[in-house]
Amino acid sequence: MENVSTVSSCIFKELPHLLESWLNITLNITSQINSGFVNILHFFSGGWLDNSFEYMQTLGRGLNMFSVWWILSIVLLFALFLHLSVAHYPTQKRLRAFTSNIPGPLTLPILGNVPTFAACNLVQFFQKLVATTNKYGPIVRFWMGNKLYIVISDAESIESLLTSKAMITKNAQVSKILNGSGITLANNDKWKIHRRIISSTFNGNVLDQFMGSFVQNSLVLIQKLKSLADGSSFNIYPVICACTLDIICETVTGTNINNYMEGDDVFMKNMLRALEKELEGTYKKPWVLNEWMHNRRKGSEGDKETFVDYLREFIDNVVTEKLESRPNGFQHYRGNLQVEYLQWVRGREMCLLDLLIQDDQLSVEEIKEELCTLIVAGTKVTAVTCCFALSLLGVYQEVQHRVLEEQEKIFGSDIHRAATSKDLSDMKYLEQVMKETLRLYPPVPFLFRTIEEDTRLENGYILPKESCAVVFSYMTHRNAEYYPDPELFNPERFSHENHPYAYIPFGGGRRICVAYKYGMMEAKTILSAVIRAYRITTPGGAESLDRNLQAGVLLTLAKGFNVQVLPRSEKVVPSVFRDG
Ligand code: HEM
Repeated sequence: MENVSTVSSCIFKELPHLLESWLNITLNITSQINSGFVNILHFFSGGWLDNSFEYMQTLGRGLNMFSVWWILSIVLLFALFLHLSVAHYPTQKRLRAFTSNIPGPLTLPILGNVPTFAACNLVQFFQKLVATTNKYGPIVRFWMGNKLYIVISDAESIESLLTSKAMITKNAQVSKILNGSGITLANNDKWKIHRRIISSTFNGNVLDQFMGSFVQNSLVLIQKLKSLADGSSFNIYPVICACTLDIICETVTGTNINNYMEGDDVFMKNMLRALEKELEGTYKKPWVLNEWMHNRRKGSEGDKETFVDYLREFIDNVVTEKLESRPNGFQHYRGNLQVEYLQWVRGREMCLLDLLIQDDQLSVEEIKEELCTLIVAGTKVTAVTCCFALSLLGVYQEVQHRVLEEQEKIFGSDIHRAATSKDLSDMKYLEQVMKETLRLYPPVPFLFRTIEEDTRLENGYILPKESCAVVFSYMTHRNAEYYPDPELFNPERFSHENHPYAYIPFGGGRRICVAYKYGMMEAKTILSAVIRAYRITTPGGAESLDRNLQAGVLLTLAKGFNVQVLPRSEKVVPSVFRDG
C-alpha cells in the first residue's frame, strides 16, 4: 500500500516531464511501429508471436492492425511501468535525492531520457549530447531507463574521479559489449596484477624493437596507397586500419595476420563493423543492461561474434605454435627455463607474447585473453587517430607544409630511409600536430566508471553509489577556460602547461592507456611515412569533419575519412615500390 502511494506521488511530481516525454515517445513508436517494434516483440517472444499474429489477423478481420499494435503497446508499457516502479523505486528514490541539484534535461519516469535519444542516429546522438552538455554545464545527469548517468567534463571533477582508489571499476555495460575480461575490462585484484605485468612489458627497449614492424608495415601502407593516389576522393580508414591491425598482431603475437588469413578479408571487414554501433544500443535500449536480455541478444550480433571468433582462433593457433616451437616444448611451460628461453628469444625479433611467456606469471589462458584485449583495444583507436590527423592536415595545408619541412630536415636527401626511434623524438612539430588532433578529436570520447561508493566532487556535487560516471573528454578538450579559441586547430598551443586533467585523450589516473607511448610511436611512424610520400587534401574542409562526427565506442566520422591523395614526386615514393 505504501509503495502504491509513494509511486503515485512520484508520478504526480513528474507530470510535466511525463507529458513532454510522452509526446516524444508517441512520435517514436509511431515511426518505428512497423519495423523496430515488430523486431522487439519477435525478439522477446522467440517466434510464438509470428503465429499468434496470423491468428489475430484472422480473428481481427475488419479490425485495423494499427490499433492492435496500439493496444498491445499500451498494455506492455503499462505492465513494464508497474513492474519497474515497484522493483526499482527504493534505489531510484535514493539516487534522485542525491542528484536533485545536478542539472539535466527533463525526464520521464521509467524511461528517463531514452525518448530524447531514441530516434537519433549516432551523429544526432553526439550533437544532442554536445548541445545538452553546453546547455547544462560541466556536470549533467541523464536517466536512461532506471540507470543514472552523470556526465562530467571539468578537469577538477575528472581528476578526483580518475584518481580515486575506490572507483576503478569500468562500467558493466562496456564489459558486456566487449564480452571479455582482459585488462581493459577486468576489475580490482585481477586488473592490478595484469596491469602491472602488461605495463612492464611496454618499456622503452621493447618499443624500440617494435620500430621494425612500425616501419615495415607503414611501407606496405604507402604501397597500397599508390593505386589510390590519383587525386580522387576515397575513405582512407580501412587502409590505415589494415596497417594498424598488422602492426599490432605482429608486435603482440609475432605473426602477420594477413599472411595467416591468406588474403581472406572477412576478418578485416567484420572487424571494421564490429562494436561500431554498440553505444547506440546502450542508449537506445537500456534493457540490454539486464543479464538475461544480454544473453538472448548475443546470438544476433553476427559481425561481432565472427570477429571475436576469428581473433580467438588466430590467437589460439599462434600461442600453441609458439609454445610448441620453443626449445623444450609446451610441457615445460611454467618451469624454470627463463634463461634458456631468453637466449632463444634474443636470437629473434621479440614480441609481447614472448615477453609474457618469459615473465611466467600468467597462465596460457590469461595470456590469450590479454593478447585478444590488446588487439581489440589497440587497432582501431590508432587508426582513428591517424585518420583524424591526416584529415586535419588535408584541411590545413600550411600545417602539412610545416610537417613536411620538418621531415625533410630530419631525413635530408635520404627521404625514404627507415625512421628510427631517434627520428621520432626529433619530430617535435608532428608531435604537436598529433596532440592537437587528439585534443579536438579524442578517439575515446567517453570514459565510463561505475560509482562504488557515494563520492563528493570538488564542486560539491555527489556521485551516488550505483550511478555511472561518464567523463566526456571531447567537451573538456573544447572548454575555452583551458583552451582559448577552442575550436581552432592550432598545434602550437601545446607549448604551455595546462591542468593535467584538461587533456585526457589517453584517459588518466590509474587506468590511463597502458600503451600510450606505443600508440604515439606507431601513429608518428605511419604519419611520417604517408606525409613524406603523399600530399593529402580533405575535399569537404573542416565542416565535413564536425558535421559528421559520430560517437560509438570510438569517435569517428559517419561518412568515412574521405581524402584525396597525390604522390609528392616520383622520387618521394620509395624506389622498391615504384614499379609495384
Ligand atoms: C593513439 C592511440 C590510443 C589512444 C588515443 C588510446 C586511448 C585510451 C584511453 C582513453 C584509455 C582509457 C579508457 C578508460 O579509462 O576507460 C585506454 C586504455 C587502454 N588502452 Fe589505449 N589508446 C591508444 C592506443 C592503444 C594501443 C596501441 C593499445 C594496445 C597495444 C592500447 C591498449 C589499451 C588498454 C589495454 C587499455 C586499458 C588499460 C586499463 O584499463 O588498465 N591502447 N586507451
